[in-house]
Amino acid sequence: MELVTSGEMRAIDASAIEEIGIPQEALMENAGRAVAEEARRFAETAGKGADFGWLILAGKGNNGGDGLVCARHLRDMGFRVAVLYAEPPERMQGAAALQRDIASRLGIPARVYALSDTGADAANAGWFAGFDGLIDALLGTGSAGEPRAPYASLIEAAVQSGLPVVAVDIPSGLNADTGAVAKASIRAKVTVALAYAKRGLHQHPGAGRAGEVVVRPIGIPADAAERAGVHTYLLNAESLKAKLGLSVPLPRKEDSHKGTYGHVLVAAGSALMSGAGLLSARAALRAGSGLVSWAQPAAAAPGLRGFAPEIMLRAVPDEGAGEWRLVKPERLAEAAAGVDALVVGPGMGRWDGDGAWLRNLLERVAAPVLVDADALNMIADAGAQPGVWPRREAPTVITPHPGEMARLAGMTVSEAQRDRIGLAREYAARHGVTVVLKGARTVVASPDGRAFVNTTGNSGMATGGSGDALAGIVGSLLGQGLNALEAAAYGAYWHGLAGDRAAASRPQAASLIAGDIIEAL
Ligand SMILES: NC(=O)C1=CN([C@@H]2O[C@H](COP(=O)(O)OP(=O)(O)OC[C@H]3O[C@@H](n4cnc5c(N)ncnc54)[C@H](O)[C@@H]3O)[C@@H](O)[C@H]2O)[C@@H](O)CC1
Ligand SMILES: [K+]
Repeated sequence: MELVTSGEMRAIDASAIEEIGIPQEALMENAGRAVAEEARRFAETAGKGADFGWLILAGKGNNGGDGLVCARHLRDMGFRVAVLYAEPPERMQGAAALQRDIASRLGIPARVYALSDTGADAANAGWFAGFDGLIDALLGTGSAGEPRAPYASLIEAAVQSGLPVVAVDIPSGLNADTGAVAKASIRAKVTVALAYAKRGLHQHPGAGRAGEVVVRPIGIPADAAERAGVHTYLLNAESLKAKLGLSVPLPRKEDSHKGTYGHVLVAAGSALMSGAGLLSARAALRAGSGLVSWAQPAAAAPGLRGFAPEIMLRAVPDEGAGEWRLVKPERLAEAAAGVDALVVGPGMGRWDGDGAWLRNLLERVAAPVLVDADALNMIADAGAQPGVWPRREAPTVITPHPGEMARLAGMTVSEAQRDRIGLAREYAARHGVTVVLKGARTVVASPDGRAFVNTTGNSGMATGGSGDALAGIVGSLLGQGLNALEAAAYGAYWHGLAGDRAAASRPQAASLIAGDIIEAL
């Protein structure tokens, strides 16, 4: 379940080979066979069976070596097989060169890619004629930057051929660490991740190019990543259990009474955006809180009576203004005294000096706090030290979308999206807050360096109010006694799972609304 960078993978490979003594050739043999088995599974689902012709695109490195082992095993399985070397094979070295010689001794047909002297594009040069699928063994974790010639044109020809691709380790052209994709990059139906999934397979746009990601062991000891200090995990039921000791669904305590599941105060919504507060409060109830109070500036509270009978309304003195602007932070802190968690931010609006207001509040509240939406922007714009959080005894969890993360970190959105795992982890460690960086493949990062990449959720959840619901869910879990990372990870996973369930029970056309997510919890 660990996700690794190419650097971490190289260290793990080196340790297995040099310190433990597992022959590199053994790893490559296991890798190639695993890819062949996944390719056979793909061919069978494609209903083509043995008359499926595979063309192995082999680069000059060990990724190419894996491809040659795969070619040999596919042929032994009865498939038609040929090899197309990206570069003259005499450039291969070490384990890859050994596989080149074996393939040649076995008479596996091979050609060397070369742009015809007329420069006609490769697709028309008939390299792929007669084949049903491609094995992408061009570039793996050893590649860096845009694929250079001749890889770039061969990759583009492979894409143009429209043939289905099974990628070895990563689709060529993908940045294994960040998920960024080069102009020339393979779109795979299946990516066979060797030993561990590389981070880039689970961060967009790379995640959208990898197809089905299958992690296959190749003989690296199972605890190698942990021993190498890798603390990045795919977020799913397995890792919630193994890494955080949380089972899905969370067990309900037997001797429960209202107090057992905590009391959450939601300070959210304002005269024009009361819905955000209501959605967060309802989500907290559905997520299992015993009690949920919805704090509102006193003059605005009567207008909200009866919205949700289960939610207690808490009027906070506001000098009659009905706006957060005139609520003193100490008054809201008093309302939060004795609750088990505070959610602050959704639909709160902005006002002059709101950064100092929020910092003052955070310094006074003893309970765990979930900060979302407008409250995040208050910290991002807070005068002298933008993006800096007050140190607190109790945990602070923040749930920024990419735009809010960018403002907090003082960068553009595209910069913030370049390496989401790296940014979330670095920001969490620097500010001592637990970060839930939303977006496709939400990243949860803890100040202690652990990070989880979420696998649940769907694009239909990019709808107003979905974030308010997440804020309520995580706040509820904090109130139920989960620690910051547990609440953030479980909350992100559960929110996405509910969104998937809500989407599944609706016709495609009817788009999701936040209430559907809450009801599906
Ligand atoms: N290191 C090991 O012991 C093992 C490695 N394995 C395989 O080996 C791969 C890593 O192999 P390598 O490190 O040899 O390198 P790769 O095979 O990933 O890269 C191929 C070669 O391309 C060249 N290259 C780098 N960037 C390029 C670019 N932008 N355009 C064109 N060429 C570029 C490099 O010189 C490199 O040798 C893994 O992805 C995995 O598939 C597995 O066989 C398991 C064992
Ligand atoms: K590859």
